[in-house]
Amino acid sequence: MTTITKTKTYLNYINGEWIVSESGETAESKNPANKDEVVGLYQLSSSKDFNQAATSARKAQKAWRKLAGNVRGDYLLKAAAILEERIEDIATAMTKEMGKTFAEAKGETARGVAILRYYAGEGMRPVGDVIPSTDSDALMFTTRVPLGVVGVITPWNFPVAIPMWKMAPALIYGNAVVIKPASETAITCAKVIECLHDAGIPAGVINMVTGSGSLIGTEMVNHPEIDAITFTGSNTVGKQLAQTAISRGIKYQLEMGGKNPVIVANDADLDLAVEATISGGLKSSGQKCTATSRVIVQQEVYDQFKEKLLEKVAAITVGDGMEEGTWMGPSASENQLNTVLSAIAKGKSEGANLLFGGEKVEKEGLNGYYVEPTVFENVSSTMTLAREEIFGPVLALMKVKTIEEALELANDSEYGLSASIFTTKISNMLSFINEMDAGLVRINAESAGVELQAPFGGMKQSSSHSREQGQAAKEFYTAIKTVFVK
Ligand SMILES: NC(=O)C1=CN([C@@H]2O[C@H](COP(=O)(O)OP(=O)(O)OC[C@H]3O[C@@H](n4cnc5c(N)ncnc54)[C@H](O)[C@@H]3O)[C@@H](O)[C@H]2O)C=CC1
Ligand SMILES: O=C(O)CCC(=O)C(=O)O
Repeated sequence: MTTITKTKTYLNYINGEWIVSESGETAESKNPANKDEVVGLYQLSSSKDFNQAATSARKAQKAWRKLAGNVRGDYLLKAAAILEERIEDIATAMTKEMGKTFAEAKGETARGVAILRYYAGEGMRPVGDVIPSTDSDALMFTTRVPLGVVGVITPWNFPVAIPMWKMAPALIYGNAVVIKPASETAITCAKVIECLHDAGIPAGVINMVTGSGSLIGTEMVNHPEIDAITFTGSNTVGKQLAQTAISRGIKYQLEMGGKNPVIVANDADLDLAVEATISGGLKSSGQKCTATSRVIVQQEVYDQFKEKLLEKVAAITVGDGMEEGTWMGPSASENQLNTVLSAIAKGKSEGANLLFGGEKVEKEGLNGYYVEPTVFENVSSTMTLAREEIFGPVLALMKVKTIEEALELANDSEYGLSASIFTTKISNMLSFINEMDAGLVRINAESAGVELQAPFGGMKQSSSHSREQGQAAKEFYTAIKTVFVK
């Protein structure tokens, strides 16, 4: 018997309704673990679709901002409960669209639930201060007001957590949202939006328009109904968006690349350092902006560390993230695979020494964009391997004599997102905390792994110097108003 399965078509979400794009065009979201599998179809939207979404958001925001914070919070709590019920389904969509393992996808979806709950509580927390006035008959205080309509542009590498850590604070502080998710994970995003819809959030408060980044993203940042833009993705696109946002005088926030170092000091617990380097560098196939990519090791422990690292890397199982026993899935797309392979080729041609991996994984039964976990040594700070974000499972080992040298090398990057050190010496820890130019510094812990209740963002070229998540989100999604009453 032949089974015919119809590919599901996912729609835009505008003004509380699921609607087809007026372009009449769709595109396929494909499984990077299996090139022949179409996960679903999403809308290739037009400017008209976007305009409809932005206009609906503007209208809906007027009533949404007037609701008491706890009422907005109740909607987020309902959405959290629904998302929690659907963890398996949403995590399956995530793994199938971008390749991370099912366990990681479930963990990320659970993080989405926690983010919604955290920001639901924000609806009842203080937003301002009373400031003594020089006029003894007056009362002076600050309050906060929403920005209006926030445009949200998200990448494919955290298709639940990133949309959630942008949308949940936007919503709780009284903004309406139009989101344009990455095309690679448009279906996962549609499933997340379904949870918000089923929680009864009023029509128009959230809108989702899928399609080309250059078309919809450009439309978004230029649209008069968009009051602020929050973006996570590549530096090139982030900086383009920022220029338009500045010229329009709207608020913007960018989270971009990283070239994150781990320093392994000669007094480190080497087993712990190896575990964390592998987890931080290779989980999700290295496709995290917080992924460890430069491994800076003191010479006394270099050989021992290298031996332990290579032994563990050799044991990594690469395969379909839906299969039990897979530790590392494919790259998210053919483009991403090619970027990784070209970085590896550059590494070889620039004279780095390939210790492990470096090739596509061609195994019977695998039909996706798989690349081996890869380790280089003799990487100098001028090589591309040490300078450019690869977004792949590639580690570059660098040997140093002293901690001072390690810190200098760690800081020799245009990026400054996250960094970690493995050491048992307090003086090393303190030097690292004080001197490392990164927004997130982690001691005896991997470079990746962001906690939703703490500020997250980078220094240098890694961000627009703003912070997301935790209480920091309030700074972006609201404007302060100083009130003087007499
Ligand atoms: N910081 C991070 O977490 C991320 C970093 N990246 C970096 O970027 C590289 C390329 O990945 P891509 O997916 O191509 O990133 P990208 O920056 O092109 O895509 C991110 C988002 O921006 C949208 N976009 C694309 N062009 C746009 C434009 N002209 N105007 C407005 N929005 C636009 C995309 O549709 C997507 O929603 C990766 O290899 C990695 O190095 C990518 C994704 C996430
Ligand atoms: O490390 C994490 O948990 C978050 C990483 C992240 O924000 C990103 O890759 O875009």
